[in-house]
Amino acid sequence: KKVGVLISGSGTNLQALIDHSQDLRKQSAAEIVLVISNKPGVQGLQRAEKAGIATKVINHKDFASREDFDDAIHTALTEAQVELVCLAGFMRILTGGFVKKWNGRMLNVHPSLLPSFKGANAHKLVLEAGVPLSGCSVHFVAEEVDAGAILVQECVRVYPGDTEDSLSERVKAMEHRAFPQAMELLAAGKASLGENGKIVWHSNS
Ligand SMILES: Nc1nc2ccc(CNc3ccc(C(=O)NCCCC(=O)O)cc3)cc2c(=O)[nH]1
Ligand SMILES: N[C@@H]1O[C@H](COP(=O)(O)O)[C@@H](O)[C@H]1O
Repeated sequence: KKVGVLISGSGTNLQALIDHSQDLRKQSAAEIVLVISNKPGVQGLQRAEKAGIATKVINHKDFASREDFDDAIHTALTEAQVELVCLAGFMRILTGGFVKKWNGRMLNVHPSLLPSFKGANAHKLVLEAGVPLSGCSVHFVAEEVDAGAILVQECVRVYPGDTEDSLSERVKAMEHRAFPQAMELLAAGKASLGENGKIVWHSNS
């Protein structure tokens, strides 16, 4: 399956997806064919170029509306014959129209154990809540932010004295395991999004 990855920054999750898909021993069903960033000059673009993957910068500031921006992304993905989309640190909210077009074919990694701690500052909320466990969640993207069906989760301990930096570093190590696993499940047809919005597991694949 041809995969498109949307990024906004450092791209360590993108790197994990690239390493997985290009590891010949893994015989991955996923082939990353395009990386799109909404921000120019980010490290994720260099990671893609180094891996020989096509890149595009589609800057949301160049568009009059969210819909126009999302349409430009949809066009680029379609032209590259992308079949699955991974949001890897992509920090723009996508419109309902775009999400509908990619329903069941778009994954995001969120740095908490959803449904707890949704939103853009998950680690801060985790530390404020004083919970002993956190982790990451790879979920299908639904119109409601961070609310789609969860495909893979990995957990980590939260330690006294943890900061957002120390926690995010520990969680990211798990993201780099969980996201490639989820992408493979979807690309290989082992799991899919059911009509009722729940995960369907396919035994014969
Ligand atoms: N419709 C839909 N789209 C998404 C876009 C990105 C992400 C990644 N996680 C994200 C979760 C939250 C944010 C956020 O609140 N950013 C500040 C506002 C930025 C802006 O104005 O756009 C961004 C990405 C998830 C979703 C999702 O679950 N559903
Ligand atoms: N969505 C969140 O944004 C961060 C992206 O990091 P990177 O993949 O760009 O290094 C990750 O922590 C991910 O959970």
